[in-house]
Amino acid sequence: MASVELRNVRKAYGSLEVIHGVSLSIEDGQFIALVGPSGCGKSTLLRMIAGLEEITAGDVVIDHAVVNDLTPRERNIAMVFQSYALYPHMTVAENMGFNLRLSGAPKPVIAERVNEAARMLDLMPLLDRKPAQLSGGQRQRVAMGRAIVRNPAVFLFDEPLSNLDAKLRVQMRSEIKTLHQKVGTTSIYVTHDQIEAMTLADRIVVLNQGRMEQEGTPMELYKKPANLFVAAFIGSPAMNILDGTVDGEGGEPAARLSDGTAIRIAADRKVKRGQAIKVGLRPEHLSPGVGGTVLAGQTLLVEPTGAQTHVVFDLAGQPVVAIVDGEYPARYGARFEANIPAEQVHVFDRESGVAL
Ligand SMILES: Nc1ncnc2c1ncn2[C@@H]1O[C@H](COP(=O)(O)OP(=O)(O)OP(=O)(O)O)[C@@H](O)[C@H]1O
Repeated sequence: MASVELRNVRKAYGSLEVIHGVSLSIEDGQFIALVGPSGCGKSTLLRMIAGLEEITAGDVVIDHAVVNDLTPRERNIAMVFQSYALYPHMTVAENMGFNLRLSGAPKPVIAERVNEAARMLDLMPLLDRKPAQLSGGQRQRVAMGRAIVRNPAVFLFDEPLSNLDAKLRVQMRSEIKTLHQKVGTTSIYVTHDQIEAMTLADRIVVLNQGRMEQEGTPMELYKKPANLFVAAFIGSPAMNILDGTVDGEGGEPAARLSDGTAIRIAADRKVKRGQAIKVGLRPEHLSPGVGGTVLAGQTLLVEPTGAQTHVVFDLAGQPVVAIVDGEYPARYGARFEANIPAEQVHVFDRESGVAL
């Protein structure tokens, strides 16, 4: 196991810079998720850590040593891709032991390590099969087994679950988490799926256009997004975002919407009267009858999901999503009322997008 550090890492393709100086420190044994929309530079960053992509400037440090000039093999990392990259003519056991065989490990050692990983991943009954005789989830598990067998200092995952169907993705997600809890190897996991990042990681790094927007624990990012980008990215369904203006006196500030609705905001928010803001309301914090500001409007859409129902209602001319109990009698066209406590109302400067 090892710590990983990025020191002002940059990447340019010709004159086009795609990573603009990222610094990050990952402790030994931590599980970090790099998240962000398509094209933000997640894979490029991961490939630079792996040694598959040259670093234009800055340092990658693994276990306190600068590894910029080391080959991927010399970095002692294992990478798990979305395309499993298994050899079709080899059995599961041969695939898993392949790297050890290349490095000249003795046969009994290979067999022992393969068996140990196979037990951990429930692959024992499949060791003699070829990849074509496996399901997608089983193939992904073999790809992980191949990584574990090498006993690397760091695991790098590049969207490993994106080729699986929704149900299997959830199952494999739990398996990866359980595995990390058992083995404890430092892991860096790239995904565009914020739920995967939230459920798996100790810490999340949100990237946007080659820059770090914020990093912190999943709950820090959820509760205190530093700006509108992170606020909109973390949370599902996404946070409702409306235009407003700061109103109210002294200790009782409020956000006034275009239709005159005033939403109380917490007194410790650094807002100025008259300031143009964006108001952020998480769907799960809009609950009927819990106190705080009452928000009301016509119901535009009702989507039951079982335990909960998503209600879309009109607020100041904008559709706003609220999550209510599945038993709640929501009805299309009816008036819907929800409350939001002041401390759950997020406010951002409208121009800069910075949280206030
Ligand atoms: N060989 C290349 N030459 C020029 N630009 C590149 C090259 N490879 C990647 N890029 C650009 O670098 C940026 C980051 O790409 P990267 O693949 O790291 O994004 P990503 O966040 O992993 O996206 P995705 O989720 O779609 O895989 C993109 O704008 C991409 O177009």
